[in-house]
Amino acid sequence: MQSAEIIIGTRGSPLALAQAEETRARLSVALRLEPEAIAILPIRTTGDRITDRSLMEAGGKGLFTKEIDEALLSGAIHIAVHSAKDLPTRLPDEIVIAACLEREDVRDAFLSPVVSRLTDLKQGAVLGTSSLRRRAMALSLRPDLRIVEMRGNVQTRMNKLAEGHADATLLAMAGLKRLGLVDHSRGAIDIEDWLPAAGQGAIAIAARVGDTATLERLAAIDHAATSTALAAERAYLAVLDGSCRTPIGGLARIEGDALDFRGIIVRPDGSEAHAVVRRGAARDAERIGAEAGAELAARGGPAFFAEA
Ligand SMILES: NCc1[nH]cc(CCC(=O)O)c1CC(=O)O
Repeated sequence: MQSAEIIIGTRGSPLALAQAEETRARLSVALRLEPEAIAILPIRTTGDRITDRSLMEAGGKGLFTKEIDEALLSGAIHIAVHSAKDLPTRLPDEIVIAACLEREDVRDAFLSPVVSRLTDLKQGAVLGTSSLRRRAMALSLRPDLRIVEMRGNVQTRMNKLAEGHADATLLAMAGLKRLGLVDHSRGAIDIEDWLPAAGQGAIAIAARVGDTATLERLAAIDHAATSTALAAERAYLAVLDGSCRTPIGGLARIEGDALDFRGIIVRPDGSEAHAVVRRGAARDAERIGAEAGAELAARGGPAFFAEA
């Protein structure tokens, strides 16, 4: 570790480590460094320790980044690698997303030992998920489903499904692909029917604002279209997310100079949803995302968010 030129901090889950390895491989090619010159330091976060739901909700997504942020700020690591969708809407002032790797499949995957599609589940079947968004979107399609909590990392949730805790679950295709587990899924759910979480499938790489040497190195591996899409999605989330725990889906897609944004907010019980579609120039990514968020906030009205 002492001899490493660059130290990457990450959570310790198999998916997090796979993402850190991908980042290391990209950096070593772009900077012509031996892979050994780049170390990976797994960091246990408060969120990894807390399994109690209420505590998790009290601290929100920040619990999964707190210790990693501290390591960045203290200089113990140079780079932090995150699943973009797990990043809180606001980062500490001294920390920036400096680069993204090319986005993986953005869609959610359907997993079930009994049927091949969500809509084929039998009346009253049990869907395991702890995601507010997946729960609400599933209930909007199938109000009869029974939802049970399904926590833990990707492998843990797949084990729980195999053990019969639920008839089906939903996971990000991106995680399954990065872990080589895509064969365990029944396939991806179409974007037209089902939006992912903001940031899903993207790996966000953070660094300290003042660490110009690291920022320059990270610029060398940035996938511009992914960073642009993420900027739109995070601007959208920032408008919607501050005050509420509403199930939110959002996806920006870049085609050349154009950006196509889709967003949805859903009541937790699936009984009501508002969707938005916007197109514009990719250079206006943040404005388009923020305007889509503002449109949904206005359409939902205060009552929509208060109940969530
Ligand atoms: N909240 C856990 C989490 N964070 C990122 C991913 C998947 C990988 C990604 O979206 O990039 C997952 C697991 C899942 O939702 O199935």
